[in-house]
Amino acid sequence: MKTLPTAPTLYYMGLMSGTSLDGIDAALIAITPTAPPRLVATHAEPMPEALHSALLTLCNAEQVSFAQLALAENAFCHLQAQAINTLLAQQDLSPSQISAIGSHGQTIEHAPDGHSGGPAYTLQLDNPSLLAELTGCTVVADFRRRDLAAGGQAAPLAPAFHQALFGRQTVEQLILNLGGIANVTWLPRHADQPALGFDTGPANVLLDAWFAKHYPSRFDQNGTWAKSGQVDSALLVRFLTEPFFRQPPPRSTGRELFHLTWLKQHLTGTESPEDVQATLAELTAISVAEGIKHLLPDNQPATLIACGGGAHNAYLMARLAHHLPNATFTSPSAYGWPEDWIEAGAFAWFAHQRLHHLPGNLPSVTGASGLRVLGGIYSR
Ligand SMILES: Nc1ncnc2c1ncn2[C@@H]1O[C@H](COP(=O)(O)OP(=O)(O)OP(=O)(O)O)[C@@H](O)[C@H]1O
Ligand SMILES: CC(=O)N[C@H]1[C@@H]2OC[C@@H](O2)[C@@H](O)[C@@H]1O[C@H](C)C(=O)O
Repeated sequence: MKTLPTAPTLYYMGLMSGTSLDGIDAALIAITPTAPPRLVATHAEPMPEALHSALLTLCNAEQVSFAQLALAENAFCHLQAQAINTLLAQQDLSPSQISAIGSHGQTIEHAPDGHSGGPAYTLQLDNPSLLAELTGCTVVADFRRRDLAAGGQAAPLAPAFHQALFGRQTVEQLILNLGGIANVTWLPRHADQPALGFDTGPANVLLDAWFAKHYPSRFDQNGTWAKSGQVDSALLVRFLTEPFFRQPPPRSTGRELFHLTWLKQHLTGTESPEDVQATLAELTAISVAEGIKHLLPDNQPATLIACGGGAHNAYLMARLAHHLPNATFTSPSAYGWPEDWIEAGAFAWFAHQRLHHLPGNLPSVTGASGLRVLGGIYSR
């Protein structure tokens, strides 16, 4: 068995499966009292087609049975355990060397403002008890609902981790996550100003859905198909009538708003498929750029750290750079964190926060009435 450096270094694993439903990301991180969290190792467990389609069905279902929910949750948990156990084996680590796993679970529905005047809720499928049994590790889970209970949006949570990771620099820093949904964090230079952040709208969720309708794979590699089309400005204007884009922060969203039916509602039926894809890429770029302009009203120079799968989409990144001429784009790899691992790393860090009774949320981001310790502990 590998010998890890002894205390005060603590090791955590984080599990994230986001709105793209592309797989489960597992990150092993190291935490010391004196340095930002360090990424040690990673493993991505692809989502098998059957589970992908079961989860997709649940996300947009009008009606589901308890059995459907419970079985999908257990299948998801077995995949999480496979991700953790693979990472442990790869690193030659035993479960007892890991302080805890932070498990995000799979968001099935997110209604932070309630539906039709009803109470707010956010629902993540997760079975931390089973995960503790299958891995032999302590599991921390259910990170979002305490923030929601305190009047917050329960999302985005990553800005608190961005602050721990990137700290305050001499320039304004923006961290952009381009997952299924896009979210942005603003870290001001001055420590007396709170960090801000919110979801800007779709990143890849609509691009993926439209692509998969026309091609037998899950996403438009490098945005090649989008690039082959023309932006349809009338369609873009129709997309931008969506009230979410004008909602002031705190705000968060998900698949329950941005799905194929939402997209089809705006089509006249005369658009070519590649023009729709180009227009969806433009929608992502413009809604992100508008969100960022809200954070930087004077268009002042800022460093933009781009993360998430969309950071690999060359066409999308070119459109973003076009709409944000004053931003200097950079990669989180410069900090030792490749773009695909920030979110999984974040949930490892949230587990550490929980075990040490430290807050995980930023009320300036989520709108919660105060700092809260997030999540519950399932001991090994
Ligand atoms: N080379 C690439 N070219 C184009 N798009 C890509 C590429 N690589 C990844 N993507 C996009 O990134 C998506 C996955 O991103 P990511 O894993 O960050 O999402 P997520 O974590 O599921 O979402 P969220 O942050 O909303 O929870 C894919 O579905 C795809 O759309
Ligand atoms: C409810 C939910 O799962 N939201 C996700 C989703 O994916 C991106 C964006 O929408 C963000 O709000 C959030 O995830 C990240 C990890 C967050 O909470 O910061």
